[in-house]
Amino acid sequence: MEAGGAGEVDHLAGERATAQFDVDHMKVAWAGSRHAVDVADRMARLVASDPVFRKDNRTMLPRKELFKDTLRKAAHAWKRIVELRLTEEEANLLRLYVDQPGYVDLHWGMFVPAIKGQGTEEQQKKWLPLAYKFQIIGCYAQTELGHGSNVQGLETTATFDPKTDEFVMHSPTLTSSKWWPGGLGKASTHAVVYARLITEGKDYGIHGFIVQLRSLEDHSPLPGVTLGDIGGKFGSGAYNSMDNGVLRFDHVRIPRDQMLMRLSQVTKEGKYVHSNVPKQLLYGTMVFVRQTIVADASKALSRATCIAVRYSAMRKQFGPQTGGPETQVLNYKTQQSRLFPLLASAYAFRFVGEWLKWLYTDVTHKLEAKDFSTLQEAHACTAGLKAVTTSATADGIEECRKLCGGHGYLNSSGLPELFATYVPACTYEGDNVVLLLQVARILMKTVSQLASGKQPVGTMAYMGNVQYLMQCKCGVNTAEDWLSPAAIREVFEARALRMAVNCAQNINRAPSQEEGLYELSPDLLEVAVAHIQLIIVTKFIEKVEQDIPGEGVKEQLRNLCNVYALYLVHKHLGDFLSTGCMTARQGALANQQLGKLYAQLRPNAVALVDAFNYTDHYLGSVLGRYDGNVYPALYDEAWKDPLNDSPVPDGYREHLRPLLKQQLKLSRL
Ligand SMILES: CCCCCCCC/C=C\CCCCCCCCCCCCCCCC(=O)SCCNC(=O)CCNC(=O)[C@H](O)C(C)(C)COP(=O)(O)OP(=O)(O)OC[C@H]1O[C@@H](n2cnc3c(N)ncnc32)[C@H](O)[C@@H]1OP(=O)(O)O
Ligand SMILES: Cc1cc2nc3c(=O)[nH]c(=O)nc-3n(C[C@H](O)[C@H](O)[C@H](O)COP(=O)(O)OP(=O)(O)OC[C@H]3O[C@@H](n4cnc5c(N)ncnc54)[C@H](O)[C@@H]3O)c2cc1C
Repeated sequence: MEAGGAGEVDHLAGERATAQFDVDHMKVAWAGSRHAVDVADRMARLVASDPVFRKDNRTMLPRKELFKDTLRKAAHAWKRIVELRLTEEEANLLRLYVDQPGYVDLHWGMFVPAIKGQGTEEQQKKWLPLAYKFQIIGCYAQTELGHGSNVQGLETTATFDPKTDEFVMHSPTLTSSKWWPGGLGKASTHAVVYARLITEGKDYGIHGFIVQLRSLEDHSPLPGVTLGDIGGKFGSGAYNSMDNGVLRFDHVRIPRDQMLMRLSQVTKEGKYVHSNVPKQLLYGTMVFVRQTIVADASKALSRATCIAVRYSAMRKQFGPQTGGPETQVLNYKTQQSRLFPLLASAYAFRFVGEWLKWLYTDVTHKLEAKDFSTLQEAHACTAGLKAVTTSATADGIEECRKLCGGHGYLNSSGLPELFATYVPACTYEGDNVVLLLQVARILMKTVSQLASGKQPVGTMAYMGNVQYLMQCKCGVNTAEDWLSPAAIREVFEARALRMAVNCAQNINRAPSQEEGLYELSPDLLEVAVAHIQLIIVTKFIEKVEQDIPGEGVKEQLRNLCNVYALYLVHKHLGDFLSTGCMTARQGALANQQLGKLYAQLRPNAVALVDAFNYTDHYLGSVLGRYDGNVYPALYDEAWKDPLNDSPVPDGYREHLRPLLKQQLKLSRL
């Protein structure tokens, strides 16, 4: 798929020959189905072969050019989608492989879902066809200069005026300026704006409104609307292709029917009516996007590990004392112990993401049938998994950069830009700490209900087994015993439950529940992480228990699952020991087994990243090339830097020459 032209050499062929499994079948296990592999393959090639989607010069473009390049790519992508009549699945993959954040992400990812989830049928009929055909471009304007995490603290107002049957949108303070929404700065014509609904003199809290921002004739801001981009962001290239924006309203009037009225309504007379549904449905768009972010985490981490594994397999440093060839850095045990858990995490996040998508679809069907019983489970899982997977992915990309030594620091390695583009995922769609505290609160509530005999359900069902899990002893006696899924599952369940119960007891000792939650919030974060890691481990185990075709594929996945779980045991040993879930000796045995698993993984490492099936275009890294022919590529890439346009740099005459001449004169004195 990659280089492969006549006369080209596969420098990693030796690595590929040692694989002990059928890579083609692993591609299917990774993608989810043969169909998914084929579609992804087609879309990846479509993008890679189209010069408009070139991205190798992206980090060198000034911001204005980068933004224009994004507009060009989005328009071209849309043209191809229409011309080729691509399905939604294909269009989504096309966007993935184009690999450039832009307004379309928010248009499709948040504006459209907000109207679908919170608009009435009539509103959907009116707005969705316009959005589907890009006759309007929308964004999601929630966060303000003064408040992002605290949604209930937003200040923008939407005051109903019964005389004209309109809402008056207003930004009463500087801190009420909308600040951050992607696509708002330059591209959007419309926004779903979250504002405090005020009618009959009463503040009914945050609601969504569709507001036109720019003229559909010449794109200029409408009267009373102040709009702009909020400025350059972290890293070169990266998220700077996105026009995150600022928006202020000066008494802008919109018709009453542009309030999203599925959950609550305002009548012509100004009466507020709330439908008999939980008010948290207002947060539904965020739940949807958090779920997609979990799926995307595995893509970003697999990309970074693909680069680091391939490069580590071709890179050599030092050699045996006795002479002979130098050692591939991938053979160093330290390199393996840093890299293989990340590779295993990429697979773990892929499968938990797949499961979360199923959960989300299931909850959506239940909500449609007015069954709200699983809303809390959906919130806890999407928030918690979003937080744990994005933090681990961002840290993992940075670790992969370090694993590639000095060359990893070059833009041409692809890793700096990948990190800079990815790291805001720890903040957007809910700061990870804020989200974990949400999970912890739900866990505390569940613990407090155990005494009353209320049986927890879904991913918290294990907490119902409290009598056993609070006192069970880990039965591991040998390193091999750690290969038992039951043993792994039990220690993760016991750790999560014991941490939650300990924390709940400490909170109960505080003067008030609120004070307890406040004082113990650092511990609560760890409780939430333990619970979410249990979910990821469990879903990986369940995946491996399924029927998985292909020679050796199941064995490799089992190996990766064990690496993921035992790496977490090793990393969080303090939790496992302090809660008495296992002994120090059992901890040492886990680490011993982990070392054996790394050795088994080693001959399969390159093939395991090949199974991601990424094109060189998508990877965007000279270090991660499929053929492993890194050095000529690195050398060639350097000469493309604009600084090398001329042998003598701009500025020589003004700043270097006088300096050098002056030094010459001084030395003659
Ligand atoms: C250039 C080339 C392109 C090519 C183009 C090709 C063409 C394209 C074709 C197709 C493309 C397809 C594209 C798809 C793209 C998809 C990708 C999308 C990418 C998106 C990128 C993301 C950008 C980021 C966007 C944002 O950041 S938006 C803003 C997000 N903001 C937040 O997340 C704020 C976080 N804060 C909160 O959520 C809340 O304030 C809080 C912290 C939860 C607190 O809530 P609250 O104040 O209400 O109080 P609590 O008391 O804490 O809660 C009350 C009860 O409510 C429960 N609760 C809370 N939240 C929820 C919830 N979400 N659901 C359910 N229940 C909830 C809580 O548990 C409490 O319950 P109780 O029982 O205790 O009362
Ligand atoms: C690249 C990017 C794109 C974005 N796109 C959009 C968009 O399209 N639309 C949109 O509406 N918004 C968007 N946002 C905004 C984003 O959703 C918010 O930045 C995010 O929700 C975090 O809120 P904040 O900035 O207010 O952080 P803050 O809440 O101010 O966080 C600051 C610090 O305070 C801590 N903190 C806050 N509350 C608590 C608490 N209760 N307990 C303990 N610690 C706490 C946090 O952990 C953090 O360390 C985007 C942001 C970024 C970076």
